[in-house]
Amino acid sequence: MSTLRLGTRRSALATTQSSWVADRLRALGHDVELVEVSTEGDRDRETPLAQLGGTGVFVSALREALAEGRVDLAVHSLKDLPTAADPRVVVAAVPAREDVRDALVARDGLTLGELPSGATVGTGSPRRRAQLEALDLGLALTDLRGNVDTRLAHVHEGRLDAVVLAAAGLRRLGRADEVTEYLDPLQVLPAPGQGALAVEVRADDEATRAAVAPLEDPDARACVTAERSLLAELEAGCSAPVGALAEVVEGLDSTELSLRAVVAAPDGSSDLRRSLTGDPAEAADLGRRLARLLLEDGAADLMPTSTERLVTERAQ
Ligand SMILES: NCc1[nH]cc(CCC(=O)O)c1CC(=O)O
Repeated sequence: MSTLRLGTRRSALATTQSSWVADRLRALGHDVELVEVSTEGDRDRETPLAQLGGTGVFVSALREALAEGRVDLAVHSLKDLPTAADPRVVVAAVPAREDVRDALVARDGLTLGELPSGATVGTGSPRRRAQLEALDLGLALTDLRGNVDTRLAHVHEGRLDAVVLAAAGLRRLGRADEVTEYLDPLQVLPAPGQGALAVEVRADDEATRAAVAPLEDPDARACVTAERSLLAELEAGCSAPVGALAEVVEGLDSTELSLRAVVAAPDGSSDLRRSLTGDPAEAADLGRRLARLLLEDGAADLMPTSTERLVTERAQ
């Protein structure tokens, strides 16, 4: 059997995720070789991610390597995949999902509620920032970029009181023991796709597609399909931060897909939360319906207009 070349970024999280997929493929009898692919987001650690084109910068270099035939498969954090489809590749498997929640790592074992007013909390994510602001705890949120290790060091070296990260990344890196509070999705909804992986292959590569198919987890696929179709539909009509979480639940006489979402004003001054339940087989439709409900209820108005922004900027 030919060797499967798995393209991976160099970061600790990317290599851990790629090795996990490689090990599962090896257990199925395949030969797998990891091939390092460097991305602009890895080379440039200073420029704010939004300016580099968002988390999509991590994805495009891997997709290029796939499309050009330098690698046969790539493992992405599903939440970093842009919602726009790339016709050259397909997500051939969504494996079982890790912990979906955001996690707080604070000094002295503190929880969110125990942090004093004015405590400095680092996060680079507008979604986390907006939802944390909405809790009205008087926290001083500061922008933060960099890999998981760098972000945790800000707390351990005393530069920040706390940071908020994805629990999944911490667990995969074996650093879950540093979490001081798992944030309840009732307070902070995760990013669409958080905690899930996407295994991508070339659209015309039937052999690799068949090789990775056993890694598929149908429940995880249904959940992320609903969350991402919600995000895609919202992106068309509104640019405010979005959190979303789908769960497969046992209904009275059938299995149901329960989806909840939040659209928040970036400064946390207001937010809109809605939920819907549907058929897991119609996950994409459920996501679109919930997005339309949010838009009908004013999701687009949560983004300040450019004039309002100007006024606030001048006032500062
Ligand atoms: N945006 C970066 C990113 N992409 C995936 C993860 C963690 C793993 C995951 O969410 O699946 C992280 C770090 C973080 O958000 O703390």
